[in-house]
Amino acid sequence: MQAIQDHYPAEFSHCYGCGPANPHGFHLKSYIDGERTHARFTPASMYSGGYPGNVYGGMLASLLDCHGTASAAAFAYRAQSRVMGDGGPPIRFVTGSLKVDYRRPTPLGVELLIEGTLCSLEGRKAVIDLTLSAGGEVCVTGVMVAVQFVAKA
Ligand SMILES: CCCCCCCCCCCCCC(=O)SCCNC(=O)CCNC(=O)[C@H](O)C(C)(C)COP(=O)(O)OP(=O)(O)OC[C@H]1O[C@@H](n2cnc3c(N)ncnc32)[C@H](O)[C@@H]1OP(=O)(O)O
Repeated sequence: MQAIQDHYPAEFSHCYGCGPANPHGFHLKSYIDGERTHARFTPASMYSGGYPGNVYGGMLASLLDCHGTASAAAFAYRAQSRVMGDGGPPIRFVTGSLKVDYRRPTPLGVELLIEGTLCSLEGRKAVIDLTLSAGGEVCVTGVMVAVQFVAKA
């Protein structure tokens, strides 16, 4: 199954968090399944937070960031009854705003599950609710306003 990011055009595939063409990045892979999107990621031990055994908050925010924009794209394709990679003009979103709530420490060394649901989609603006869980416990929640990217002429 191809990830949402695998459909990003080559010129937009360099994102540090999720760009397939960035050799140094995280290569986050997001998928849509029904009304929800999901991605899984296990941060390496170098992404430690301030105290041992927990993940650095910036890493957690970047996982929500990349998963949120991918989710917005997937939901927008669906709303237009389109399929990613259909040869039509690509629909891509950038982060306008991202609110992150760190609800409990996120353990290092376990696979994290990042999920997204569509809250609203109007015009170029998508609002995505995000959660990040470890071992079935929600550690981080977020709300993203993603704005559809329009190339300037
Ligand atoms: C950078 C190029 C990348 C492109 C490819 C991406 C591929 C993906 C790669 C993976 C990426 C990974 C993730 C990353 O790292 S993405 C990288 C981090 N994000 C950026 O660099 C984005 C920088 N900002 C901008 O480019 C512009 O400000 C944008 C495009 C966001 C809007 O400026 P623009 O002039 O185009 O739009 P508009 O002003 O007509 O507004 C349109 C609508 O949006 C609403 N709104 C706007 N801002 C906000 C806000 N902060 N909060 C709430 N709402 C906001 C606004 O009210 C309006 O709504 P409405 O009044 O109609 O209801």
